[in-house]
Amino acid sequence: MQALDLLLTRQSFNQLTEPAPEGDALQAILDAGVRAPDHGALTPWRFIVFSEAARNDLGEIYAEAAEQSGASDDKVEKAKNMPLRAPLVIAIIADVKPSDKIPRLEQVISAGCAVQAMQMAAFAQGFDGIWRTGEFAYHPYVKQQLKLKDEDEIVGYLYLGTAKQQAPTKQRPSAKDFTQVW
Ligand SMILES: Cc1cc2nc3c(=O)[nH]c(=O)nc-3n(C[C@H](O)[C@H](O)[C@H](O)COP(=O)(O)O)c2cc1C
Repeated sequence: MQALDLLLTRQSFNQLTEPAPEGDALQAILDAGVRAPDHGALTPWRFIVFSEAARNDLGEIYAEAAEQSGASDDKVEKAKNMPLRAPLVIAIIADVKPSDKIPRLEQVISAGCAVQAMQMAAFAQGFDGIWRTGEFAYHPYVKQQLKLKDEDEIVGYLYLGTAKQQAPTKQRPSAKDFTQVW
């Protein structure tokens, strides 16, 4: 796929099944993540790969977090199953580094760019996926279990796999509507 075609056709899809990227394909996705723009070369990111049974561990963490928040049994069960919505989930963490020069915001943006790059790398290799956050990206118990420092953020959970059916092509707004030529 040509680079510009990738940029102009990338879209998310949430109906995902096997196969997930693995081996070299997964490595290329992770390598694309660490090519994100990075002011000061701080590498302000950390990736946790949850595939196959490991997704259940993430589901347990979500369920425990939901319980701590006083969620109903139904919601706890739903939380437990969330990571099973794709065969592969990658948590992308902004691993914020101490710096006098590079603000925390820029480091979180870099980690966000890593998510985008990883989704692009998956899409370029014929996989589909969706960047999700939701309450379990912000829940203190989840952050503790994934060993975040106080200043870190879970910027996303990238759900990856193969589209269950052909994803419909989305209509996009015109860039003209958002652009002013000064
Ligand atoms: C930071 C961030 C968090 C998101 N969280 C969710 C989410 O929790 N659930 C969801 O369905 N979409 C979420 N989205 C949106 C999807 O990733 C996706 O961008 C959206 O469905 C539009 O599809 P598109 O990427 O094809 O434009 C999030 C996007 C971003 C950038």
